[in-house]
Amino acid sequence: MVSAIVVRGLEDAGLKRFIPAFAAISDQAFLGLMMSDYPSHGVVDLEDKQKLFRLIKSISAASKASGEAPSHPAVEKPNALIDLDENDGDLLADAGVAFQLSPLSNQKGAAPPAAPTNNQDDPPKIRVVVRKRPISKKERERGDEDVVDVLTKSSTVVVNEEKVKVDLTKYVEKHAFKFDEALDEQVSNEAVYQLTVGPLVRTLFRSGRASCFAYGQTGSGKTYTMSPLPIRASADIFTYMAQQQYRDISLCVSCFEIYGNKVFDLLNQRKKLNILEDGKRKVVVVGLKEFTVDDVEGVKALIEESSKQRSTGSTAANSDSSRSHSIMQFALKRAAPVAPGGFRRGEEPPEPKVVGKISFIDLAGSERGADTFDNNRQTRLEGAEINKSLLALKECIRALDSDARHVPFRGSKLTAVLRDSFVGDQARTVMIANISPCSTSVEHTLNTLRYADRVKELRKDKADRTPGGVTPGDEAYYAAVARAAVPGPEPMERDKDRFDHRDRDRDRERDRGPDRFVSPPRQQGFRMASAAGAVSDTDGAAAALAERHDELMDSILLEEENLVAFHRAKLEEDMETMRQEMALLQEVDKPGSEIDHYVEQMTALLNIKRQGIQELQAKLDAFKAKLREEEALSRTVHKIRA
Ligand SMILES: Nc1ncnc2c1ncn2[C@@H]1O[C@H](COP(=O)(O)OP(=O)(O)OP(=O)(O)O)[C@@H](O)[C@H]1O
Repeated sequence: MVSAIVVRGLEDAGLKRFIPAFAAISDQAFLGLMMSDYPSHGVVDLEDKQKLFRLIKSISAASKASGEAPSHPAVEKPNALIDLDENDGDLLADAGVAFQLSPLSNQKGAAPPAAPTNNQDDPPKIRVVVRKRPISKKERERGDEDVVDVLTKSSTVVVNEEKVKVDLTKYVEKHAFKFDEALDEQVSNEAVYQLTVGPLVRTLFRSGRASCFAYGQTGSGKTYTMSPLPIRASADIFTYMAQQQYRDISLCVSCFEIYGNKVFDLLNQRKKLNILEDGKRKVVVVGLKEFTVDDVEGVKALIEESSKQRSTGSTAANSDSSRSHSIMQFALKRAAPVAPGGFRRGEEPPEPKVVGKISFIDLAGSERGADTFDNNRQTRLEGAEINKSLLALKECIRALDSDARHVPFRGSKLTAVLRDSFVGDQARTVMIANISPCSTSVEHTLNTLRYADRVKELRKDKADRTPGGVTPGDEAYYAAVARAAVPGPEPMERDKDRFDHRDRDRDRERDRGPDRFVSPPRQQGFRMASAAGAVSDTDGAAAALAERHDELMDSILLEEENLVAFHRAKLEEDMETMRQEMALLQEVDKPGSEIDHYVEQMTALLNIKRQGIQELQAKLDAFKAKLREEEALSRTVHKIRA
């Protein structure tokens, strides 16, 4: 029979009604229960399962800490905030033992290394991997050709772009790029895992933060690549967690989507979430729902649920999953051990500590960032936000790689919520750039490769960038072509510690050039201009207007948020004014009330209301003027470029 401590724990966790169901089992059996066992004890509701899971973990932690029989457990706190900054344990250091990962099949043949006991075997801070998807039957049938060669041995991707000379003869221009890994269409998802997220799982157990991004145009294979990764990672995580010393660790899963500049919970009916920064400049996602899981099936179920909720959103007007970033987060939490003797009834249980965190990010289609001129306003605004977030993301990763003191995570909502993935010595990032093989997608493929190349440009280890014996056709040649294809200052010349605004501005300038997420006509315009060695008046005017348009979009996105926040605050003020009016009415109805007082008070309240309306109207008018200006600018740029 379970002990009195367990019974009290069940009571405090709001699970009193299940006490009879556990009466017949021992404490040991109770602590060994898996989530799949819960239904046989009558615990079927998801919330109850979560409570029971937390309770078992807490009792295990408490008894482990005291080395005795179970002491009083901690209970779940409803609506807890995600603490994006808390991360101060070191699980492997605590354990002092090396762990074997689960046996894995690896297409490249390399066995997964055992978990390290010191920091020397840590994966690099940034890894950039390119994956080419196969050409489909449909694409072949409509005349598309595979124009991308992947040289896996030298991790080089070569894009064969067909071009036409002035005399109308055709020729092929080769663009080559070298990355940490270049994966062709034969590479399995398991191999992708081993080369990307697998090593990050160990980082996670070293109280690290990690993130894995899938970048690329719509249809390039981002979701195909990204969706198996959390499932596969969870299998390794549970292998670690099965170790005795990790019995007090639990895996918490959350999933949300950033659409435009709004954040939605993908595990809670797409509820809109607010992002707040507290007094200590910590970013918190308020009200994000988290689920504790204890097996791979649980993770799969949550992934299914989140993709269902994501696609439900896609059927709404103007909504499209390729225009949103979806983020799945795994947080490893250690239940806070309770002092022997437990804590008093009614006392706040200590919060579990976040000791490791990994984010899986399926980014919006990169070409969506170019939806800025020839679409309706909503699409233009969404495009501008995507553009802004992808640029900000690149800046953050580059800052991380160069050990910069300033990481510009405030540049967008995406980077703001991922802030904790970018800071600290233990932060590790993998970017998987997905590309299509098709001739019709060459522009987008080149944009993706240029973006990925910029991400790793500041890498300290520049060995792979040294020109070797360059002969056309060999791999060093391709690497040299790749370098030549990327204009700009030599990476080594940059001062690594000074990623300041000048750096960012210079990057922005370059991003306005051919590598920006531009639609083909616009890019062509730039190309022709630079090939001629000078920018024509028309191109110059279009570029100046496009710049003004960018600024305007930035300020519209910011002001939209401010306007809505102001409106909300005014509404609360109105409600307070209404309460005072009601009180006044009650007062004036009483026998012997002073009408002068009523008149005076009502005049003051009406003034407050009038002032509020005027302020809101002024803000609305200013916002409307910006929208009108943006509309006109966007039409003008579109016409000039057409
Ligand atoms: N490596 C691959 N092997 C086989 N099929 C693939 C591979 N990558 C992608 N595909 C297939 O290509 C199609 C497009 O892939 P996917 O939906 O993952 O693209 P996406 O970039 O996520 O697009 P979206 O932005 O619209 O979500 C899918 O049918 C997918 O099954």
